[in-house]
Amino acid sequence: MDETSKVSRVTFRTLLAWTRGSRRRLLFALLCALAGSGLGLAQPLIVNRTIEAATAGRSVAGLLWLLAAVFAGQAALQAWSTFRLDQAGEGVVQRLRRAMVDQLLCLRMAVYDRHRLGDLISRTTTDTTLLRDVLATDVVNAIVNSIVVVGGVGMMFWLDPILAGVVMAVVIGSGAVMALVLKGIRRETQAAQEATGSLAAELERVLSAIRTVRINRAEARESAALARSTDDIYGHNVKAARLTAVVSPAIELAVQGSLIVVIVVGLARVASGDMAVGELVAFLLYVNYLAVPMAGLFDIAPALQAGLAALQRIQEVLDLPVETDRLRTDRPQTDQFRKEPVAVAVAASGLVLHDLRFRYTDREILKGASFRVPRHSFTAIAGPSGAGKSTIFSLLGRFYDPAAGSITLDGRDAHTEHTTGEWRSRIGLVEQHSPLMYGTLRDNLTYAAPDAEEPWLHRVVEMAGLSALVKRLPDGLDTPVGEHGSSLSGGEQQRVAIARALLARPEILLLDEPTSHLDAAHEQLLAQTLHLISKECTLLVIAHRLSTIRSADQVVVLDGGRVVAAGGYDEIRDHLPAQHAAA
Ligand SMILES: Nc1ncnc2c1ncn2[C@@H]1O[C@H](COP(=O)(O)OP(=O)(O)OP(=O)(O)O)[C@@H](O)[C@H]1O
Repeated sequence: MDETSKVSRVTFRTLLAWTRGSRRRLLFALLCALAGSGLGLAQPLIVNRTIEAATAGRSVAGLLWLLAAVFAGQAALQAWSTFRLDQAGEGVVQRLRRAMVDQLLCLRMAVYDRHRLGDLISRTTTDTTLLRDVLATDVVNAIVNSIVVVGGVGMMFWLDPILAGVVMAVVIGSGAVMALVLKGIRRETQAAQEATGSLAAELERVLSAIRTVRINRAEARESAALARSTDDIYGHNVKAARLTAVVSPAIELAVQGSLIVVIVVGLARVASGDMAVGELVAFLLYVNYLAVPMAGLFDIAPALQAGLAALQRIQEVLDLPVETDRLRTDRPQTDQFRKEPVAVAVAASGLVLHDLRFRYTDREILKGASFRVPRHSFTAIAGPSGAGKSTIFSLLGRFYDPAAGSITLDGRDAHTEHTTGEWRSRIGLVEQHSPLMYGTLRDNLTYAAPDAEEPWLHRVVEMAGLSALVKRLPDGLDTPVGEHGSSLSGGEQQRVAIARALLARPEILLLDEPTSHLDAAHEQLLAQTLHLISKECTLLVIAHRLSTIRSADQVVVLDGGRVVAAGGYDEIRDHLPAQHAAA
């Protein structure tokens, strides 16, 4: 991720931190696993005793019953603890997914500008699924196997330290080689997952513009670009597979080597009288008993590395800066703000934008924009493309914070006297391309005001010129509108978006280019509606059409990030961009 914020390096500790909330259950499950392996480790000892008793001619029936009970107990405890550990793993992933969803909904606006949605979604779905699989099987096996291995090694040292030392030397040697291999596996797996994220992002880009792709006959070009991502994933996974392939033979070698060494050294020790036959048999049973879990540990390691790589990508999303519902206390002021007389009375009623300065990256977009929008008035913002009109709306929606200057409503500062939530509850916004959501027409209309009363809903539908559409639709307001409102025309979508904003009765309504998709009849209807609306709330409209500009009470002309004129149409007409001036 190219995010500049601090990214934590993920370790098993990070994973452990996510078990908060299910630690008691986890501890109980671990104790059961421990008890289960204790019973497993007791078996060779009981076998040793049985051999000694049989050799001495004593009865072995009791010992055989004990052995059977220990077998059954071990199986039950292991099944129970495996289930509980698995459940705890699911719990961790559930918490991670919830945290990621919350995070993705609350990221700072600038973060969405920098990151690709497909990649963020892939991290929330693919990476958490990978981590879930690893946690559900591999981590559980790793924990159970580690307990068995530690106990078994302890028992081997207790039985015969020399033989145990020989076995350990072989195991540690193979472990050292394995550590190098595992590092490589983690690197390649992480790269493969990055490439999977890119593929998701590319797919999202192409599918969301599929009509453009088709009409430009770009399918083959896009397919080749997507194939590059799939080739990348293939390449990294093959490298990881090559390294993983080394793991199994190395384990085989270690296990077989240990067995041969134990048999050779053990027989020599039995021959010299330093070890009893029963002890050698018990020792061999331990080696045999440990071979599977130890091999399992090495086998699991690559999967654990993949899990850590997934957790790393998840953590990167969780480390991204989020928007907090806060009051800004750190608002910087320009020198100009302090020295010059205030151009617009900050304490004045209505909406006052004072000396706003803002940049997305290094280029300053707003260079000290100031104007006032009286309460219950209709103000149009005009100006050439790129002048900063939509940027002003973004600042009014508190999607970004200004670098300097202030926005006040009736003398109360948007940043220092309102939390983000409070401020937004006073604002309605209809963007240039107002996105409708999958769901019914009613779901879309009531999005900002789910409890709106039915008479008000019908009034707003009428005001927005949607009555005929509602009558025509098979299920009226309850008709689905398709993905992004695709079953409605551009003009209908625009009017639904306007009605949606109106329904919440905002104090300030921001409309970005509300007439771009409207025909002459609807444009006239909208002009009437705008005047009606401005009686209810303060209306601010980004206007390109002369008809909208002319019907406003006040026009603010923006150019190069500054207000170059403000007033009635006749006062500002000379400052309008060429296409309006000519009109
Ligand atoms: N998210 C962003 N990141 C970086 N630059 C941006 C971003 N959004 C807008 N800009 C730049 O800021 C400048 C002002 O954009 P803005 O959308 O405010 O202009 P506008 O006056 O609304 O133009 P138009 O009438 O064409 O919609 C443009 O040069 C644009 O390239």
